[in-house]
Amino acid sequence: ILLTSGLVLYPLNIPNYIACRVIATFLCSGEKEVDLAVQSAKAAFKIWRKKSGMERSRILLEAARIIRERKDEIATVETINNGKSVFEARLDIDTSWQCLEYYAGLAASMGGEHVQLPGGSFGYTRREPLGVCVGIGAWNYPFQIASWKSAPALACGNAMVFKPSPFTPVSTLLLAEIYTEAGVPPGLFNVVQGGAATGQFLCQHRDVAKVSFTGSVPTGKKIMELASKGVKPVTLELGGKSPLIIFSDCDIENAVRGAMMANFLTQGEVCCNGTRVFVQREILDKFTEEVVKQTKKIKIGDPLEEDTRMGPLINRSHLQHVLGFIEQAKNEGAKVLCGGDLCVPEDPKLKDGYYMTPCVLGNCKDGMTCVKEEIFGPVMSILSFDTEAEVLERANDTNFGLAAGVFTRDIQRAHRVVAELQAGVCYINNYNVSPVELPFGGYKMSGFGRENGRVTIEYYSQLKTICVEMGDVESVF
Ligand SMILES: NC(=O)C1=CN([C@@H]2O[C@H](COP(=O)(O)OP(=O)(O)OC[C@H]3O[C@@H](n4cnc5c(N)ncnc54)[C@H](O)[C@@H]3O)[C@@H](O)[C@H]2O)C=CC1
Ligand SMILES: NCCCC(=O)O
Repeated sequence: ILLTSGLVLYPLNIPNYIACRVIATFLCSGEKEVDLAVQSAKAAFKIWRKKSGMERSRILLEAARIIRERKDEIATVETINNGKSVFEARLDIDTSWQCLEYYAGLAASMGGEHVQLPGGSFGYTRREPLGVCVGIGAWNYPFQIASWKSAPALACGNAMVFKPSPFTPVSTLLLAEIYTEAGVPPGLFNVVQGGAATGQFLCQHRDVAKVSFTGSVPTGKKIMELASKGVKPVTLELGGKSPLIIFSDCDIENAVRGAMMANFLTQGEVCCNGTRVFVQREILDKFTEEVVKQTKKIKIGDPLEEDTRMGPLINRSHLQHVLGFIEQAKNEGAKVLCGGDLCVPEDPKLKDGYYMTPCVLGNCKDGMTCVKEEIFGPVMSILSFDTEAEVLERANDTNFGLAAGVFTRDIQRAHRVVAELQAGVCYINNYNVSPVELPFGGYKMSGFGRENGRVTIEYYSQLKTICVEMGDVESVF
């Protein structure tokens, strides 16, 4: 299945169901391979940067069309790659081709401005690409992350070398294959495989102009430090511990659905999840009862089956890490209202899978570890509150600032509350929808820079100012 626009190493034997077994073996790219990938991207950049926006747009639209056409196949590979349900993987593939279409639409209208100066002189600006950009991805949305980074990068005239997480190396190769088929110059979108060392080689490379990273806060700090040595701009999409505030005047059915969306997509392994669910005391019991009822109904199993809604976690150590948080929560006084256990599906082929039952924790308090730290698993913590002022202060009392949500029927309160929330992405009466037209990114330690939306053009381009003299030079000497 693999044919790419640049340098890759080939996986072996992809099976057609999910079990705990090796699905692909890769060699990690070392310094030499990283250099080859960057050099081939650099050569492609020389061709690509000269193309008009319309020409780039046409190729991106063709790539979007191919992704749409191959959606089911890519979603199946993503499910095998990551473990998320195929139902959800298809939604990821949708936001991927939509992202390419969106930036194809912007490519042709990118430009600078003309400014009149005294005496007939004038100036103008050109919006120019940066060069070879690096994308480094996390394992939770492999194909989507690669698309969200490469689409704006390529639309602006850049080349990209992308490194997926070593836990999910496969699906990004399909994106490279599709870009090639759509007509990008060979090497424009290169994939290298590997872990931290490969990532470091990329960030340090002298011919790399920018790094866009999605992953954890500790790695984000290291990448920022490496990039700073070459004064390279970075985009950091990091972790979160986002609040979801449910006021008693909300539509409770929608609020319950919102809380489920905020916590259990992709086995809870989502950076913007609203895992601190603050519920106004008057509706705490009713809300909790309904959330627990819905959580117990989530179908866990083979993620390739159409009705499965929760697959296995990414790997054994992460599963143990998540279960460890639940143990600690119990020790600190939280009450497990449902789930939180290892789960062995009945299907014998799944018996070694990294499954757990989705968990709702009640009686949570602000100081508990489960409320303070990112768990990155299917664990919802419910907290009660009384007043708007109180909940705002508690919601903002975190070093993270990726997302936040509010459910209320009071439109004035909704806008007043989101204006005070310290988060880059806020939802009113919904959660975890990702329209590509809207910017996505964090405040505080959740990172900076944005993906999606018009603004991302600014993160993948630079402005050149040209000052044109129409008269004589008036020298001060
Ligand atoms: N804000 C956002 O959009 C998202 C944030 N995340 C965050 O990512 C974390 C989970 O993802 P992980 O893959 O475990 O994160 P991670 O930080 O361990 O790894 C992310 C990527 O960085 C690479 N890497 C690791 N060390 C590196 C180094 N020293 N230099 C260069 N590259 C290096 C890894 O190989 C991987 O490709 C969670 O904290 C989550 O919140 C995940 C998805 C989206
Ligand atoms: N679809 C939202 C992406 C969030 C994440 O990458 O974790």
